[in-house]
Amino acid sequence: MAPQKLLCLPSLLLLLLTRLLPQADTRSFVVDRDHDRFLLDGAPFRYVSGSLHYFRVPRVLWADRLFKMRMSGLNAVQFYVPWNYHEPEPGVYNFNASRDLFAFLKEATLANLLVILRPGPYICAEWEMGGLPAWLLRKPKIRLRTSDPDFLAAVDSWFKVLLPKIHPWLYHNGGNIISIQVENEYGSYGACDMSYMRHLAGLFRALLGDKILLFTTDGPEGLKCGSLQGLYTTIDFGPADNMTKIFALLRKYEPRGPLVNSEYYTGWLDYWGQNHSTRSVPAVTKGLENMLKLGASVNMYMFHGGTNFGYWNGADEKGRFLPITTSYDYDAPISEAGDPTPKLFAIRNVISKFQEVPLGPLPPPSPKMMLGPLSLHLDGNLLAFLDFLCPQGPIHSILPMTFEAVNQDHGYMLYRTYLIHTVSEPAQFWVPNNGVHDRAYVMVDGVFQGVLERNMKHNLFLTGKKGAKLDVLLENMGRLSFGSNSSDFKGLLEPPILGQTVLTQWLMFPLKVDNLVKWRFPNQLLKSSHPQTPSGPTFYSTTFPILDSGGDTFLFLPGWTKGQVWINGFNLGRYWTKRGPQQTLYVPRPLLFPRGALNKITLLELENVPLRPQIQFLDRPILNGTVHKTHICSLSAESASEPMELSGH
Ligand SMILES: CCCCNC(=S)N1C[C@H](O)[C@@H](O)[C@@H](O)[C@H]1CO
Repeated sequence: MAPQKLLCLPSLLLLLLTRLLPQADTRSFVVDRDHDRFLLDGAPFRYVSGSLHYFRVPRVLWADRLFKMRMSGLNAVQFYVPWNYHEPEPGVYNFNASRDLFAFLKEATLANLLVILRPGPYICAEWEMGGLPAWLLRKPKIRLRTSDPDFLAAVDSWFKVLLPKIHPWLYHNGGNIISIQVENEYGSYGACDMSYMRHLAGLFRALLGDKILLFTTDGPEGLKCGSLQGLYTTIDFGPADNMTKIFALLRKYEPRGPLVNSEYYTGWLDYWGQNHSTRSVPAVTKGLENMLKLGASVNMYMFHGGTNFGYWNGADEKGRFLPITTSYDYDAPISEAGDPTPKLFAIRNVISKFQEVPLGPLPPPSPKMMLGPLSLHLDGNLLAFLDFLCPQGPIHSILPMTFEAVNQDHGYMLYRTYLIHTVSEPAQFWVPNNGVHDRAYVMVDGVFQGVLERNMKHNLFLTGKKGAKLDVLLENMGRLSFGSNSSDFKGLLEPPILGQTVLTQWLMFPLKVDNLVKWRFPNQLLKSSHPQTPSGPTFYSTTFPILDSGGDTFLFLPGWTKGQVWINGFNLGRYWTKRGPQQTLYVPRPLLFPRGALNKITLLELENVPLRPQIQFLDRPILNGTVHKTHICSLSAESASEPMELSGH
């Protein structure tokens, strides 16, 4: 065929295709109020979706998890966008590597999954400060999640960066985002500031146009203050809730249109010191089937939970401060290690009664690896590395300053003062108004004295000579992600009291522990420090090769108390073996170097190490270990009232 004939063929083909394939200008996702359903490109559509948080999964594993979700019969994936994950400092943005939201959107497209996006600005999610950046609290009087001008200015600045990037990904623009949530369960917050919600709705419309479906999500008790005219109202509830009653309540806000449960709980979150949470397969599948029979669109929260790596876990306030565990397994259909569970197959079976599920098997569980026991060597007490941990030197203040006041968002800060007179008889050391946020490891002249803990442990008894160094290492256990209208400042919120003396003249050392571990691996500093007796905050480390091709594994720290772990410089998260219920930390195989290379593991043990400082890697997780029930002490340090046993979850 002559070249010019050849040339015209593709254009003919193209012309034909453009007639067949939906084009950006004919792509649509709308609410059909006449028939109580969604329409996708004009055809009736119901989404069966699952939540997966890209910020809890290493990027290299995104495709695997999304593929498994598609093979489970889902046609959509729902996820939040944590503001604090992408704007670490005001005006500084990070969309790289495992924070590349747009790479995740592309992976969802490749997995043939539509997207339900929830950019907040507040997201809850058991995530640090519910996704809000801690630097907002550098204005201590800011009123979060309200029309406070300082808060709105920061929100506007963030969304003016994020939402224009989202715009091309909207379904009618050729992307895969079919709907976008405004705020998150605002009705549960209590501020009920409708000018704030109207501001957000206006901002989303201005930056995303008028075609995209905007919606809200609230629990049954939150619909009044969480819903807003012009935003489609959806609800969330779990298997044990009364679906008929709750959907009837929803109909008061959305008399017509599809019923939507935006968070159908397939499991639940875990707190340190509380029993491991599960939801039974029959309960989850029964509720799902009942909703699908009604024609409702459902998003299962979580379908894959993942992990709170680093310092990213949040906390709840239910009578007291309850930090979320490092594992966000959530007893979800896909386990933290990415393995299909019986719950997944049961859900897939239910979905198959209502719509096509992809043929073919789910991938088998990933290979798992056991290693060890491995002995760790002592690198030195944390105080031995102070120059490297705080190279810029301490900040001096008469009264202690918060993490936020010294621009330290996460992790640890050392507070130091000197005794102005000798304390020869044990004197009570405490911080008024429950002012330890959240755990304090106390040392006198480098000797570990014990721990103070928010809500839990309010006093210690100390002695010391005049001029002795009193060091208080403060651990930020993660800011409240739910349950409080007040800002969760971290650090020593009040000057501590020793005996009858209010301690003043403090040095604050914001600690860059991750930098030390990453760049000046502690055991390279041994020459410059002589490990003292291993008590209190202390670094341990070792190196190890993996055997053959290796696999996912679960770090087990028998006999260790509480601390932080890094593998090859990656902050794996917190461990709290003594308190439980989580006893192992998930170690994804991609974090480990292949056979022949040496891997490095570093622990910062905050309290006490086992007689034999060993660790193991198991081939299975332990998430429901014995819980060392945490007792709640009276708030006033003086009274020694009998602690109350905390009820289970
Ligand atoms: C103990 C209640 C914690 C509040 N959170 C609730 S109800 N949830 C709703 C919230 O929207 C979601 O982000 C998650 O936080 C989920 C619990 O996993």
